[in-house]
Amino acid sequence: MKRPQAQVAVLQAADADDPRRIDEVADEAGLKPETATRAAFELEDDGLLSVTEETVEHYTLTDEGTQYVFESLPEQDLYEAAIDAGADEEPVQMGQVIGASGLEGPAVDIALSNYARKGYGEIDSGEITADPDAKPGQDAEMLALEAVADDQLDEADADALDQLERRGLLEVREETVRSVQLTDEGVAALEAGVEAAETVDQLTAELLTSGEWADVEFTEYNVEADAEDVSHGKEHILRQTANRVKDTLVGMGFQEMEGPHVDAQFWINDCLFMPQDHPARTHWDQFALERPDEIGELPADLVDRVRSAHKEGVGPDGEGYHSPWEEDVARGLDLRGHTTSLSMRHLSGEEIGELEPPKRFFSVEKVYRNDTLDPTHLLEFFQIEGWVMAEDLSVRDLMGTFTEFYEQFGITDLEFKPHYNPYTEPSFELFGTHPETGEVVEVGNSGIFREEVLSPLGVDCDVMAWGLSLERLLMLMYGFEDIRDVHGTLCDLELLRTTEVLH
Ligand SMILES: N[C@@H](Cc1ccccc1)C(=O)O
Repeated sequence: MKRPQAQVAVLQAADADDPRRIDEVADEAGLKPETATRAAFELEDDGLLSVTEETVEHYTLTDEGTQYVFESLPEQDLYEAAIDAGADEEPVQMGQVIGASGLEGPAVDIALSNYARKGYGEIDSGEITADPDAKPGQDAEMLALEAVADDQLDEADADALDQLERRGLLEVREETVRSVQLTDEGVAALEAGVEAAETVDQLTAELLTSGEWADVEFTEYNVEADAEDVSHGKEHILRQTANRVKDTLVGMGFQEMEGPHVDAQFWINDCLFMPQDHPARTHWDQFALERPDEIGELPADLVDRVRSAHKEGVGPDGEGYHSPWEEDVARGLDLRGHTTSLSMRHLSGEEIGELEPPKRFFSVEKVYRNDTLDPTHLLEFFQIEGWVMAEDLSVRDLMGTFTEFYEQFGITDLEFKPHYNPYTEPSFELFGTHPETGEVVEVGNSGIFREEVLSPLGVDCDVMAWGLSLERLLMLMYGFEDIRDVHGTLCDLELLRTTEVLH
């Protein structure tokens, strides 16, 4: 019988009595592991070979785990100090024992939580006792750590290994190991004699130019064969979602706005009827530019109208803020803290000329805020800005637009909460439910621009507007719990490589 060469080599290397690991067989047959695996599956299909799979776990110690193997577990140190202090006879002040143990920083908490869990003693109202019968010298987790370090896995206790993984002292990697064994049919085939057929598994330039490709026999594809993982470059999931958001909004009839990342406070704050002494305008919240420190041009008429809105208010019953308004402050340059600056530029006619209702505009652009970093905050994020200009708009229009927009991303449980913005009335915050934690997460802010904003801009119909967070949308879509895993310097490359992208 004639068979492709790789199959013949695998058949000859395989054994009838015992399973052999495919990587050994490949080695002996002089084949790449993936070629041998492919050949093995083909032989299995033809009944000549059986392929079995098992999952093998590989354990490696983390840096912290390695440190404990050389030293000791923090709870062992604590126990030793507790015994030295006489805590096996009567409760001792915890501070005293911790001081004597030499434990510092996070090791203290680690020691305390494991101490109690392992029954080394009790910790109560600042006092510690030690159980004289505890045997920290035979700590199952320490023994398991040592077993892993010495590569003596069969001596390690399974529960202790689990616990070490949970404590972050150990990492477990699973590998699928395949083994092959000749079937009776395989043995018979070998006895009857198998010869290597000249099959070709790669179409080369030579085959094509010589015309030989027409005569050779090609190896069949096996799409189930193992192949090496290749992590190739691809579009970042946040960028992919940003593009999807843009497509969705264009599909809903919106046009895209563009504009500067660094802008005058005038466009970022003053046009929005944010008083110059508003707390959000301080350096605690936004980043200011030192050089250059002010914008070259501002439209003089608009500056006058905005000043007047701030000082005297708008309309016969209007009330301004009665607080100082300085053009110098308005000229100051900041990294925009929201893209509502783009909405102001567009609505004023400054960016693309006067607009007639109805109009819909959006942007999906970066904004910058001096926030404290945490799982839901970065110093910069993408805002999905948008507004609709029309004769008569109501809160229903606003809610309807959000419902329609978020539905396209599978989010159907939006909640609205009344809110306050200096520039919109009424205003609403939007919330969604995190699919993993069940927590209610704020996803955006919105409202209907008030007269004090629209009148200076020269807009005399209604405008409803919003700023939504692209990152929060992503968290709800994918269940990400920490935005720092997704972008920024701490991002989790493995997560980004393996997340299945939604379309
Ligand atoms: N600028 C607001 C969002 C918003 C835009 C327009 C109107 C209302 C709210 C924010 O960043 O939170």
